[in-house]
Amino acid sequence: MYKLSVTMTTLQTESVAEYILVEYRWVVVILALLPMSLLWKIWSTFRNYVVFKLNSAPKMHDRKVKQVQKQIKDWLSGGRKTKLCTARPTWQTMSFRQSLYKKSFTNIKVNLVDVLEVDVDNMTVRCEPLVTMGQLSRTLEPLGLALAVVPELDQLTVGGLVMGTGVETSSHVHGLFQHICLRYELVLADGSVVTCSKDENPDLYYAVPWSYGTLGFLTSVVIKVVPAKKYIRLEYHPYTKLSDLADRFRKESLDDKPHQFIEALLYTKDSGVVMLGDMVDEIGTDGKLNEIGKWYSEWFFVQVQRHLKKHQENVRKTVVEYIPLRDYYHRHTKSLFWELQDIVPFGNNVLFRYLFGWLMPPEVSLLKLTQPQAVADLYERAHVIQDMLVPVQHLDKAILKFHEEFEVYPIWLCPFKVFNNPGQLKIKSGDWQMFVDIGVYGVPKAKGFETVPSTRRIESFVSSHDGFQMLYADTYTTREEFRAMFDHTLYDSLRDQLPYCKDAFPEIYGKINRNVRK
Ligand SMILES: Cc1cc2nc3c(=O)[nH]c(=O)nc-3n(C[C@H](O)[C@H](O)[C@H](O)COP(=O)(O)OP(=O)(O)OC[C@H]3O[C@@H](n4cnc5c(N)ncnc54)[C@H](O)[C@@H]3O)c2cc1C
Ligand SMILES: NC(=O)C1=CN([C@@H]2O[C@H](COP(=O)(O)OP(=O)(O)OC[C@H]3O[C@@H](n4cnc5c(N)ncnc54)[C@H](OP(=O)(O)O)[C@@H]3O)[C@@H](O)[C@H]2O)C=CC1
Ligand SMILES: CC(C)=CCC[C@@H](C)[C@H]1CC[C@H]2C3=C(CC[C@]12C)[C@@]1(C)CC[C@H](O)C[C@@H]1CC3
Repeated sequence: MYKLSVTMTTLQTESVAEYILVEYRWVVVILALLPMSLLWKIWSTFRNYVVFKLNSAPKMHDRKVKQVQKQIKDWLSGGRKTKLCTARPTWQTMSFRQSLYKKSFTNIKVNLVDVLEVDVDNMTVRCEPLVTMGQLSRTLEPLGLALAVVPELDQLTVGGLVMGTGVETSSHVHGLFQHICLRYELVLADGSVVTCSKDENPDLYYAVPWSYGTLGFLTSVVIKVVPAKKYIRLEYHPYTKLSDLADRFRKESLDDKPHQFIEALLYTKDSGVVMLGDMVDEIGTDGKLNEIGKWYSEWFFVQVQRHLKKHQENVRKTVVEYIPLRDYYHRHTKSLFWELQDIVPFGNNVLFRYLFGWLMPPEVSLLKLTQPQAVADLYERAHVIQDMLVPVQHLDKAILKFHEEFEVYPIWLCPFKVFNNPGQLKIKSGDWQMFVDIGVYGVPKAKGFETVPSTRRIESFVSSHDGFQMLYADTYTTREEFRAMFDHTLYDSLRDQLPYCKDAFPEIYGKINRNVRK
């Protein structure tokens, strides 16, 4: 366990009050946040079920879009005095930070929360931007369908994933979340409603992903779905040498007929487990059923680590398990990857799991809302939450660099394809290029770690290796460095063309840089 308390003793600057707030945060979590999270889940599940069954949402959609248009027209007639952003409170979002611009910009209410239509003939689902991944998978699952890419934390919204980005272990086949989105409907800064796709307003369609709400307000999205099966047959392949692990990871990701799901967890610089998954309807004879979604089951990353240990003890090498599909999609939700071990250190204890496991995890938004300043400060000084996206050929080198600067484990590795489309993500050549998301969440142990200089060195490494940074996390790049990382050609020309766009929205950098996110 990589606990924050380690840092508390090493950084001698904290007060006793800070120490108590951090060490005993679990008291608040268990007594207040878990019951509140439960009530919220019951209410939203019930509400979503009723709305969808009554099929009232599609009829309401146009009226709700008109309400968005009206707010923009009011802003236009009021003299365009401030810039615009969505009214979604910053504590509800998945970014670790509070967005300061929400206080000074005009907040546009985009309360569009419904799944509108599942089209089984065309294998698409149309939904509104505040639909969450949990809500969507609950709707699709009984129909035998799933999104082609299911970013794994339940609370992630369609709007946030389109305007930012989304990645999952099927992304080496389907690409990022943006690549499975077929059509967007937006309200622009002149109050007009437009739709865009590859064939209709293609410039807008390609510039929307990664634009962070700086081109218009998203009001609906048509997303590709795929047939779903009951289980994931998951192979665990442990490795004790980085180069072997990286070679296998690359080989599997670039295979002509790859497994449907690929992921790796690194537990040290040299050891980790590559996981290869495929959807199946029956449990085979080569492995056992493992219902990792049951309330009493151990955190997934701990289970995976056990496979590595067994391998290191020469007990066994490759293992196969059958995991119910939704349990698989959820595998990192219960422990928020491995972040929850810092907040509820005994969360994986067997007694706790049997008594309270069904309540886990607390809602991220509630954790954010109730986070004391001292905890925020401590996370700032002694915690890393970053996802860096680098071409897969640089994987080994990148891990060594991350080890030198952060030394945070486990590390999440997820391959994904970037297609050679117009827009902010540019690749060197070919129709597509394979990347890897290197996810680092935890307390850095590297000697000399200092948040800003260390992160800046990583950012510069990523940029110089043709990579990108995920922008829900803190970015310390300057505007120039940021514009060198992301291609702004199409984006800039659209902002010049779209009426009032520059009056209404800042540049992307104006919404994601550290000065506007505290
Ligand atoms: C401040 C706030 C505002 C919110 N606003 C809205 C809102 O406007 N509209 C709204 O609908 N919700 C809203 N929510 C709901 C919230 O995001 C729910 O947590 C969300 O619906 C996720 O589902 P869940 O937590 O109920 O998932 P769980 O209870 O964990 O899961 C429900 C079921 O869905 C399945 N499931 C969940 N995720 C997946 C997945 N990725 N793949 C496959 N199966 C999966 C699970 O197996 C389970 O059976 C809000 C929450 C907060 C805290
Ligand atoms: N597995 C994964 O892929 C994971 C992804 N993430 C990241 O989390 C973020 C998503 O979190 P979430 O809480 O859902 O989103 P947020 O509310 O944080 O929104 C992210 C951005 O999208 C903009 N946006 C959202 N909805 C709309 C809309 N309807 N119209 C215009 N702009 C909109 C927001 O604008 P505004 O500021 O105006 O509100 C904001 O700039 C993404 O950035 C994603 O990359 C995080 C964890 C895992
Ligand atoms: C898979 C990808 C691409 C990213 C996963 C990111 C998550 C691990 C983080 C996204 C939001 C983060 C927050 C926290 C932990 C890490 C994330 C879930 C906290 C719960 C940590 C404790 C703080 O007090 C509140 C944080 C809210 C955001």
